[in-house]
Amino acid sequence: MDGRRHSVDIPISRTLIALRRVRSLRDPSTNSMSKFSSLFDNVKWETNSSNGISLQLVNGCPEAGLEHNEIRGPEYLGFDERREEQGHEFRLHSVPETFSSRLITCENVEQVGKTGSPVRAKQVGELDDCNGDFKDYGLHEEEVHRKGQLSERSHSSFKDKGMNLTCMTATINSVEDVDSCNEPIVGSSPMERVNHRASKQKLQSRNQVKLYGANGDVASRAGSPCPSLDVVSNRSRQLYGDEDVDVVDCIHRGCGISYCWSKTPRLRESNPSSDFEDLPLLSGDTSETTLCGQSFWKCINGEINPHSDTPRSLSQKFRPKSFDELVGQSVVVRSLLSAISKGRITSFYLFHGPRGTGKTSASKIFAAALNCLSLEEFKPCGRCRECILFYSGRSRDVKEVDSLRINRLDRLRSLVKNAVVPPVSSRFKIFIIDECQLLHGETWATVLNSLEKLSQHIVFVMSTPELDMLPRSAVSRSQKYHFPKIKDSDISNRLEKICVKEGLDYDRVALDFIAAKSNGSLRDAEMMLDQLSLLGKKITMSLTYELIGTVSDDELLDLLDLALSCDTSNTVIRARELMRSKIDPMQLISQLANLIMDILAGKCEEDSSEARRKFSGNHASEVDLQKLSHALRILSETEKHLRVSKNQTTWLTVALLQLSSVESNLPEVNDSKMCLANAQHKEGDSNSTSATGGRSNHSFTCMCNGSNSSKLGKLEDPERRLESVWKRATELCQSSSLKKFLRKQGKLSSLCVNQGLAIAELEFHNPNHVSRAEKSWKLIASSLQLVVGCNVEIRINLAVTDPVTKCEKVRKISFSLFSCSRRLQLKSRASTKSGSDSEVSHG
Ligand SMILES: Nc1ncnc2c1ncn2[C@@H]1O[C@H](COP(=O)(O)OP(=O)(O)OP(=O)(O)O)[C@@H](O)[C@H]1O
Ligand SMILES: [Zn+2]
Repeated sequence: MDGRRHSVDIPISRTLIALRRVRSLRDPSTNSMSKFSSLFDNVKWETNSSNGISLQLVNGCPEAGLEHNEIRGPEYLGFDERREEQGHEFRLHSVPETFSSRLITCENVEQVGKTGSPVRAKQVGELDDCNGDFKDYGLHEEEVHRKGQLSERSHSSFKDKGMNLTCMTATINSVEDVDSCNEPIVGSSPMERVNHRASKQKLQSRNQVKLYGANGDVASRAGSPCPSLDVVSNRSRQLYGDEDVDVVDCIHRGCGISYCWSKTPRLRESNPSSDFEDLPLLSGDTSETTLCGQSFWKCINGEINPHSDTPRSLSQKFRPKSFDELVGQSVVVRSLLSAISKGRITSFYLFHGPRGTGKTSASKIFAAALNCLSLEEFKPCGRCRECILFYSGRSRDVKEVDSLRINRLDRLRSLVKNAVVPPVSSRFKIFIIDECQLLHGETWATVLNSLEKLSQHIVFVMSTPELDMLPRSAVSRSQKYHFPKIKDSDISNRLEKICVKEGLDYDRVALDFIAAKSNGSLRDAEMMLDQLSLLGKKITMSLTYELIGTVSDDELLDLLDLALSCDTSNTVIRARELMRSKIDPMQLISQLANLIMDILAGKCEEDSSEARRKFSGNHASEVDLQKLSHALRILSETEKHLRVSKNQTTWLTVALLQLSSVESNLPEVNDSKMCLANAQHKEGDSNSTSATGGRSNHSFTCMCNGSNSSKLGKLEDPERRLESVWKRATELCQSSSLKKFLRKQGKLSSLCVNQGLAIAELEFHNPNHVSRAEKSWKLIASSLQLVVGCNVEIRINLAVTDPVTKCEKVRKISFSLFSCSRRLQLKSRASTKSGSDSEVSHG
């Protein structure tokens, strides 16, 4: 070690300033370093002699576990801490005054956090001549950029003296960084790339200051378990063999941060004292978030340098860091925790589900939990050594892999090589691959092949919103965890908590509305809240409507009321007004359609606003419901038209004026009786439903009263009519898989409407399909009733082909349902034998 200690010929005070600057680039959550650097803040310098300095801790430094107040440093610039009974003694060593020397050494700094778990560091900072090029050190671009700024600052501070200052730090962690050893860093955004290049060029031109790694100071490495460069490279050679040396050297040059957990700030110059607090890394409800909060809002208010690394959005800031912060995914959480506690860890986990539901967050939490050293059941603890390493982004055994980059063969090879090597210090080596649907076929093949060969200590945690895009072989080899959409109520509760933490005023209804608009994605909801928080002091409904470009329920109900009540001129005035100032026609039509569907489904009767309940009460009659159902059809047709129209406002207004007419393609239900049946399917089933009346082969029976007989012209081909009804009904199914299934496997074989009740018979050719349809009967029935506009009873039949006659016949199965247009009820019928279901229940 001594061989690498050199002198620094700069005034110590300047060195300290430089150190403090560098220190400020550190993630505050890595308390270890912060505590160490608190020494500098509490130190009083006296430079009595040319080669000796004495230091005093002004108020002691309890955070660093120190009681002893004096630091002496005669020999070289560095720290040597000895724990003694009375306290600690730090020696600050000055160096012989040789200009060429360049070393700041910090060794054996042991810190004891409040938790009592010591974090040991043995670090060597090294000064070196430099060419200002970071690429060899595997820095992430963002870091490089910051280093660029830093080194410029350092450079300007010291250039008059012509000195070289280098602070050695950390390496990189993620697999892609392996590659950055060999080539310039490619940033994710063009802007970052430009910045990177600019800073690189400046550095090259000056050719003066070189920073290794991410954090650039002595103190930054305190707390890191990573050995010094030399030690590591020696070890690397032993570990990996010669052919890997270049790669490994790059990987293990120090212990850098390749990514920062949740992209939360790494520095808080504005609030240095917060660095010294020995807070657990998992925030729970308190500390970290609050601290982050301060700097976040200060940044927004312009109090903080905008270049400082504050969280850039509420969703970054509130990214869950432990399983209990993960909202609405309790099944996943229970299952993962149980796997950990039982030690049943497999090598490939696949998290899938809609966007913004917590897959990436859960991958990280799971990774932390896998390596957490706590003996408690609930992990990660956020306090143990492994957790601290992980949350500060310094774990060398957890690697985030960019799925696009890993498609490149050389990078893929690096990954596989890396995976073969056992974990450095942790129980598991974990590769987190987000958006794994972007992996190419060959990449999958390589990863899956190597999965079998890998040791038990390797875990891949991949996530994707598109499970269908993954190869079957991958899906079937993984443990799959589905992340469902998050419930609106969970979302609005979470938003409420965020508002409270951020000190935002809010109307609960506005939060509910945001939740409803975010389609089960908590991230979407948080983003919306984020934007709203910039608009005004209070999150209100009107602000939300304005931001989202929707109209309020009141306005919507008012417009619908006008349209249904034939108030032509007011309908036109109101519609234009809304479309001019608030909302575009497509959005308006979708809002109206949703509102009508809610009313028809009876949603507006219970848990809804006063206005909705009132409207629903005023439009409860059968005729009103028919009107609404008819209106829905008109809006649906109009929407298709609007998509290709240039004059959307006009066409929507025209459509609104048609809403009051009860004219419908389907027969009126009042006092009318109509039946569409495909008698083909009744063949050989003479006892089948009398309601269809279909008795003769290939004949259709339609029974209608006089007023509707005029429509019979349209019924010339009932099969086509049935198809059309079925098509429209399936279109209304919200679940796309159900829609697909019904279209492909199901058929509407008859439809009979009588006195406000329609009986629809559905037909499937496979018992499994029948049972699937039975499971979704509610959805099918409500879609049908939206199309038909009256109560619907559905019967689900199994069609079988007679082996003798080769004719299809319907075998009735024991399933009959009765559903109302407003309230669906299941009237389960005990095993109805073929033909015994001829009576229609009008319950
Ligand atoms: N279940 C959840 N609990 C708490 N916060 C969540 C949850 N889901 C999403 N969030 C919020 O949304 C942000 C993004 O979440 P995350 O990246 O984990 O979602 P994702 O499902 O991986 O999304 P994508 O599929 O787009 O990658 C988080 O930072 C967090 O603020
Ligand atoms: Zn832990």
